[in-house]
Amino acid sequence: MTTTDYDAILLVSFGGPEQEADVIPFMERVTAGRGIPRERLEEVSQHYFQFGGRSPINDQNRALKAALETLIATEGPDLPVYWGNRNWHPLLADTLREMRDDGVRRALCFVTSAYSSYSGCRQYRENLAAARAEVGDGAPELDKIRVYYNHPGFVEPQVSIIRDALGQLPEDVRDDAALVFTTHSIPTTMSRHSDYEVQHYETCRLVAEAFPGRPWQLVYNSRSGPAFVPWLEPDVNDHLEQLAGQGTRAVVVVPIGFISDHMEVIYDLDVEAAATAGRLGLAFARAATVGTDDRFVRGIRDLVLERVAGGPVAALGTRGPNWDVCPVDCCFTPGQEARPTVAQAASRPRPGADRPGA
Ligand SMILES: CC1=C(CCC(=O)O)c2cc3nc(cc4[nH]c(cc5[nH]c(cc1n2)c(C)c5CCC(=O)O)c(CCC(=O)O)c4C)C(CCC(=O)O)=C3C
Ligand SMILES: [Fe+2]
Repeated sequence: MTTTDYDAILLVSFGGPEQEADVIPFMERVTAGRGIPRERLEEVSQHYFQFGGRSPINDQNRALKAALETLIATEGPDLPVYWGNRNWHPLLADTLREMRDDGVRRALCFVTSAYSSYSGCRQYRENLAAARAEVGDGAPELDKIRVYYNHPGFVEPQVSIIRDALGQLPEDVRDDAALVFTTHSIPTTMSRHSDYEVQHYETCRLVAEAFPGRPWQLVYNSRSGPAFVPWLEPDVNDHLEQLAGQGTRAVVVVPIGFISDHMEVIYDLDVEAAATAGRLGLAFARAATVGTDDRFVRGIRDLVLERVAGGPVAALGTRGPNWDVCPVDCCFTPGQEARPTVAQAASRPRPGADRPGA
């Protein structure tokens, strides 16, 4: 595959409201057909209203797009970068229309989710297929960059980020601070049909290796859905309670599941989990997300080069690079509606079979 196979990069993200009037339509769009109780919708809307109705996620994606553009302007590859969202403007179909009008025929998508799950992989691929169908004739072909939970550009910056957070803790408790890695809870059924948990454990393990002897655990935030549906546990707040009960005096909460400080980080962790820690008398520091860290942006460029110019394929740890083309049942729960997707094989290939020499 040569560079000419792709003529654009597409940054694909969740989207968020930017003013008060956006909040309810955004929430309705996110939860449509997802069985989220009305009370949960109202509660989460309040989180947005507390921040003036504006989620930081769109500005964070604007900044990430700009950082990637700046880097590739000097170091290549010479490809334009577009951006579209699942749930708020700019919506994917509008972006694809703009790309078509600019003459883009085939784009490589970078999704702002580092891990596999229906929410983070397949649902985006369904959204992209639906957007292509909406645009119709001339809509660009779309491929997707592999999940990057074990890519050095994502894993390596976490170490110095955690060191910085440790540095914010009072000196007398710093040495026994526990690392609390947290990610978005998802229904256990959704988890069983993807590598979500095992990928997270691998990332946490790789990062924690740089802190020998320091206790760590993977926990979950932002549980939703009806109470009778099991979601991944323990919740970050319950875990803090448990740690305090065991005599832990300080924590660094690491939002390992997220790449930017969006609402589920600044509310569920910086407001809620920080308040829990305060109540328990635990010293609390929240580690940054990778955001526009130069090492992460360079990692994105490397992931692009891997596909457009035969660049080296990097993966830390024991699991190897994930697939470039998803198998037919990737992140699919048997029984769920099978919607069209992009970036998926026509039949289930052997994992890794799309890689030369695999
Ligand atoms: C795995 C995962 C990621 C990480 C991967 C990725 O980044 O995609 C993620 C990211 C995000 N989730 C976000 C916001 C919301 N997620 C919700 C609901 C849900 N998330 C789920 C999972 C995930 N979500 C699930 C299984 C649900 C239940 C409904 C359903 O099954 O689909 C709801 C509805 C209210 C509620 O149910 O809590 C909201 C408002 C924002 C934007 C924040 C901002 O505005 O700054 C971001 C980046
Ligand atoms: Fe979410």
